[in-house]
Amino acid sequence: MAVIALKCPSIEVAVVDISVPRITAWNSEKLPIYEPGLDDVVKKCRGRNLFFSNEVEKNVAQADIVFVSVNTPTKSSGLGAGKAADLTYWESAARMIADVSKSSKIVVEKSTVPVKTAEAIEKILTHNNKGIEFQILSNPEFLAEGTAIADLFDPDRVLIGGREETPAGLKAIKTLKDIYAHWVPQERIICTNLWSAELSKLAANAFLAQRISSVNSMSALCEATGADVTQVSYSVGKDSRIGPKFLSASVGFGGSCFQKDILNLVYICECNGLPEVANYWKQVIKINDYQKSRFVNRLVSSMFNTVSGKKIAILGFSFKKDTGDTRETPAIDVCRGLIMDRAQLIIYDPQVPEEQIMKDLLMPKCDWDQTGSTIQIGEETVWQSVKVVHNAYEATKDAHAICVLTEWDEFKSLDYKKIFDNMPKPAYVFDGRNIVDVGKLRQIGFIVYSIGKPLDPWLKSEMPAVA
Ligand SMILES: NC(=O)C1=CN([C@@H]2O[C@H](COP(=O)(O)OP(=O)(O)OC[C@H]3O[C@@H](n4cnc5c(N)ncnc54)[C@H](O)[C@@H]3O)[C@@H](O)[C@H]2O)C=CC1
Ligand SMILES: O=C(O)[C@H]1O[C@H](OP(=O)(O)OP(=O)(O)OC[C@H]2O[C@@H](n3ccc(=O)[nH]c3=O)[C@H](O)[C@@H]2O)[C@H](O)[C@@H](O)[C@@H]1O
Repeated sequence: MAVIALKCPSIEVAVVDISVPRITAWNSEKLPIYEPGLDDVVKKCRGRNLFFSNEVEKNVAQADIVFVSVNTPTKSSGLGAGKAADLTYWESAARMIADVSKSSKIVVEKSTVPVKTAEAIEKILTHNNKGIEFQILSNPEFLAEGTAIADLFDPDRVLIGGREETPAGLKAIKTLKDIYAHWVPQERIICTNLWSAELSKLAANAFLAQRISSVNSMSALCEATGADVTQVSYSVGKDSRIGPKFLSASVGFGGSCFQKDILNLVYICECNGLPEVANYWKQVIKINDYQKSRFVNRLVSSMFNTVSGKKIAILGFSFKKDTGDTRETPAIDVCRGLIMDRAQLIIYDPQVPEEQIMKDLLMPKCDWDQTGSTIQIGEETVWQSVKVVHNAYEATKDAHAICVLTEWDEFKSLDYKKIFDNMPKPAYVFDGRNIVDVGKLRQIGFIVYSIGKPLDPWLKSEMPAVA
């Protein structure tokens, strides 16, 4: 919305939220999220044509277009628990729009929603008996965190789905298209029917996550055979039909959307009587869970099968670099796995505050959660096992091993010789993001494990090829 305000000075954008602390932060000097470039955009427009407010109903009543971007998490109980999207927030937003509107509006689905949600929303909005006309559009968002501003300034495509079969539907599509046309070339604005737009978003996230699970599955085979996953991804990605992006092996994908959206897709397939299709996509998540537990097993087995009482430095907690977001970060499962094995963790992340890290590690796992760490860990154990510090040197001092769990640039250029000198021997590095210089670290004296890379001779003798 800030980018729309920046690119379309003639449009007034009011961002409304029921959360008072969030809106207060959006109106303050310190925005509630860390996102490179966002501060600049907000500061340029705030108070001009971009406003943040808790007066949800008043602003909705006055708007011509309402973008609904509320959260759509996975249902945690009841029918479809653990898979279906929880549309409670969406439904209550739609009811509120129906209640407060006095003029016709375009309602835009910005949140990621199950295919056919627009049909339900239409029913809620059109049963208002007020003679007001609502047009529903699906305009899914494809930005990635950490690169959100660049993605929005120069999107691969903008997708708008609407009722192409009616003149009013076509008019609404054109209205939204004209907004994006302020800065997005026409040929990159794709217009489709509602269901194609809704499903394309789920499909795009599923395809992206599938690439990561594919390369991660190869990383296990690389370790077993002596192939190097970086060389394999490079060679595979050189095929122009496959392409080079999104082929970096890792400790697993995280973020608030990939898992939730695939689970949602799986549920939709099951509801449509397509169990084979559902099982196909489920596998993407299973490999992701396998990759996280494989990493923990590698670590424990290479340290003589026990990390009990050993200090492990965790470098990085966010789900990717350049964001402070920890939703579904693989670090949660890896840390919980290590705590289960009674390790002492010293965690450092450049953007994630201590309260957030502790909140994530203390959060009880839901029964339906498929990850390896479903066993509940007592709160006291977490408090006793975790310390959060403010820099990488403090985290690694006296640590038996270092785990790199987020690919923050600063972890590439640390003084690893200094770090090595401050660690008991043998000193280990477990790189879950393939960012350290393995050769250089081995020369210093570290035993290094890097996902999908030929194994350190020490590791080969200490553990089976595939843990
Ligand atoms: N985070 C991301 O990078 C992307 C998110 N999405 C989708 O966007 C949607 C939102 O995601 P996030 O922003 O990450 O979620 P979020 O949970 O950070 O934000 C949702 C906001 O909606 C507010 N809210 C809930 N009900 C409301 C209501 N009735 N009226 C007013 N405000 C209400 C909440 O207070 C919260 O601030 C999800 O469907 C997600 O899948 C899509 C693409 C990228
Ligand atoms: O719907 C959404 O929320 C968004 O989800 C992802 O964006 P995001 O989760 O912010 O970040 P990504 O860059 O996709 O990374 C997701 C996870 O995959 C991991 N990843 C990514 C790429 C790769 O090659 N390997 C890999 O392990 C990242 O480290 C991270 O944990 C999609 O990339 C966006 O297009 C989409 O809009």
